[in-house]
Amino acid sequence: MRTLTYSMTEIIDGNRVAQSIRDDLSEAIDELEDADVTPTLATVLMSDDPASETYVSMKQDDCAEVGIEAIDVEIDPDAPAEELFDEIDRLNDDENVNGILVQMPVPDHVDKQSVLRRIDPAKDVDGFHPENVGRLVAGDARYKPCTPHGIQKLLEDAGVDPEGKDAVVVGRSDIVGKPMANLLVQKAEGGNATVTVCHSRTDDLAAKTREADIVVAAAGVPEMIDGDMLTDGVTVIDVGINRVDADTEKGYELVGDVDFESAKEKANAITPVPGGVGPMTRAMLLYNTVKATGLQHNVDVTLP
Ligand SMILES: Nc1nc2c(c(=O)[nH]1)N[C@@H](CN(C=O)c1ccc(C(=O)N[C@@H](CCC(=O)O)C(=O)O)cc1)CN2
Repeated sequence: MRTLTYSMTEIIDGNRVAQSIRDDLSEAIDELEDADVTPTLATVLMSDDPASETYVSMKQDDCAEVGIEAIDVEIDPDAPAEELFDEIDRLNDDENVNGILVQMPVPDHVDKQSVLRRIDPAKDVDGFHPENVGRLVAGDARYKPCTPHGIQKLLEDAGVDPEGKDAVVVGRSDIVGKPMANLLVQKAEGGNATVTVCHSRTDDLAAKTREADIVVAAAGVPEMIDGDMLTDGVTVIDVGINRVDADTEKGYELVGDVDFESAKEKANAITPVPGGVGPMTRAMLLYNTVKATGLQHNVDVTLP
């Protein structure tokens, strides 16, 4: 059941949509089990950042829930980069491993591009390897990056078709902004929008966001977009998950890139933080892992 506020703004419930994706993946996982294959994801964490540790632990729990085998690899953040590369090589060579995810960000002394290039593109369930990025841009995606793919699913669930709409993506990261813009502009279902990508050097951001039918906020700046920057009836997707100090049990609270209360007054639909995009990022990782397993074993799996 969708939640509606008094002003009829739809609060898009990412936890509900993610749960339905996890439930719907069971058919594909059964098909793989019938072929004697258990999908297996290796998560690699080279960080002691508490948020990264939380995300990896949640990913492991999600795998357990749906019947994906999870391998948990942890590397000392102070270790030389070679240790991470050797681990990736070992996972690439392991026939039982279908998907490899290196949690980002990696430490400063590790070159991120070298990490992404090292992962076997067939096992790159994040979709960050240049081969997979190229395929996405060419309109022949193998693994869509999890956050933008999850956002496409949220828009679909909310009945928002980007076709013909003006979409503004705020942020140009490799993980969210760039692939999101690409997916929204693609000549394909969930795309066909007119897309503007804004970033830290954009002149008069508010003028751009006010023109938008869909705003995807992925700049990593707490509450940088408020209701004054939006037009009535806009759909707002908030990708920001910022930990800000607060007088709570954990000592922080999670805040999006959007000022939820003022933006809700303008929006026809909006994602909350937490409980919006985050759970979808994790659900689409499971999706990509199941897809990877099917491709590697020539099993034609039924994906949601
Ligand atoms: N290798 C990758 N690294 C990172 C990715 C990625 O897609 N692949 N994305 C982000 C972070 N991220 C995934 O790892 C991620 C962020 C948030 C959530 C999530 O479930 N958030 C919850 C709140 C969780 C909490 O209590 O802190 C929510 O929004 O409801 C999952 C995954 C950077 N790195």
